[in-house]
Amino acid sequence: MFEDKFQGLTGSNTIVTKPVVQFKNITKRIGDKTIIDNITFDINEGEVFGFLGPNGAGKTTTIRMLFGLISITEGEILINGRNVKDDFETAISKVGGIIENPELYKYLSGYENLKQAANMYENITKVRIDEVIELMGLDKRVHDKVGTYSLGMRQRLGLAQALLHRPTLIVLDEPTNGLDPAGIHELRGYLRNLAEKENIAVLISSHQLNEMELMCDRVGVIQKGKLVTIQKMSDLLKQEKAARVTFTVDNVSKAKLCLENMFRDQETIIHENSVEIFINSDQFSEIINQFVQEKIKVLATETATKTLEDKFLELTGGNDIE
Ligand SMILES: Nc1ncnc2c1ncn2[C@@H]1O[C@H](COP(=O)(O)OP(=O)(O)OP(=O)(O)O)[C@@H](O)[C@H]1O
Repeated sequence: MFEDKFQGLTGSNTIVTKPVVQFKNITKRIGDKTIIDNITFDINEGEVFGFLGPNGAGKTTTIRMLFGLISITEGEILINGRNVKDDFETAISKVGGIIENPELYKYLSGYENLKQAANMYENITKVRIDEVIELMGLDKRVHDKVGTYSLGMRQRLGLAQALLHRPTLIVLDEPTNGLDPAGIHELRGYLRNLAEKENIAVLISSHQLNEMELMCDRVGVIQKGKLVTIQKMSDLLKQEKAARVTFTVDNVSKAKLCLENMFRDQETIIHENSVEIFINSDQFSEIINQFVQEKIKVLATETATKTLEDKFLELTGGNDIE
């Protein structure tokens, strides 16, 4: 694992990330309807990637193509460099996933469920079973019947099953459905742990941006079958600090000039007694200082912060399905 992680180190000390799954110009048409329209993105090892979009955007369809459950109309999906279309068995052999609810036998214990699942593969040792139990924090209740488990525990048992054969990619479709905030928080911890300890790539689909915020390194936003944007979660959160600020001042034209000199790419809007600009909230004091230096009197300020939810609605053009 260690060697793998660093095999991408180049002479110039830059770590080259290794893609585990590559979606290359994927299109899906059913009849004359284009459901997925030319989407391209990679997910790297050790990364939790969020596939985010409103209901009907095309998340499940994309995942179903990845699992070979439906055909790909155009483009290709590579898993560890193997093409899902013509090398399916090898490509899929290193993928674990939960598409709907995990399949579990309620009247058996967690451990017995894991043993059943292990029988579907060759060479899964008791040591590996114990490892996945520990990874998913199931030690204390693993010998209790699954019927007595909370939804969060059932999710974790499902994940433990999916991990038995040491996949390099784990795919979870709407894993937080029905979980309470504490359950989501817990799941997040386990997924992060997985990405970091086992260097696994994790693909999570969701229509809940706030849940993605807690779990993902990057998000790809899909809307009506098109990939609208891919962003690092940290960048998206930075933008959350962006705010539209209105300064009521004694000299509007001087204030406008001052703002235009400070932020050349940013449009300044003038009102009768005020100027308005879109900035990062941490630039606020910089502006006040500049106004003071230029002897512009600030009589009042008003800030409208953009929330992450606003950002999502802006990216997807609202939650409407066609
Ligand atoms: N077999 C099919 N025939 C026709 N249209 C389909 C078919 N399967 C899916 N669609 C349409 O494709 C679009 C994408 O559906 P998909 O289930 O992939 O969306 P989703 O993002 O997973 O949404 P949700 O969050 O509701 O599961 C929807 O408009 C859906 O009606």
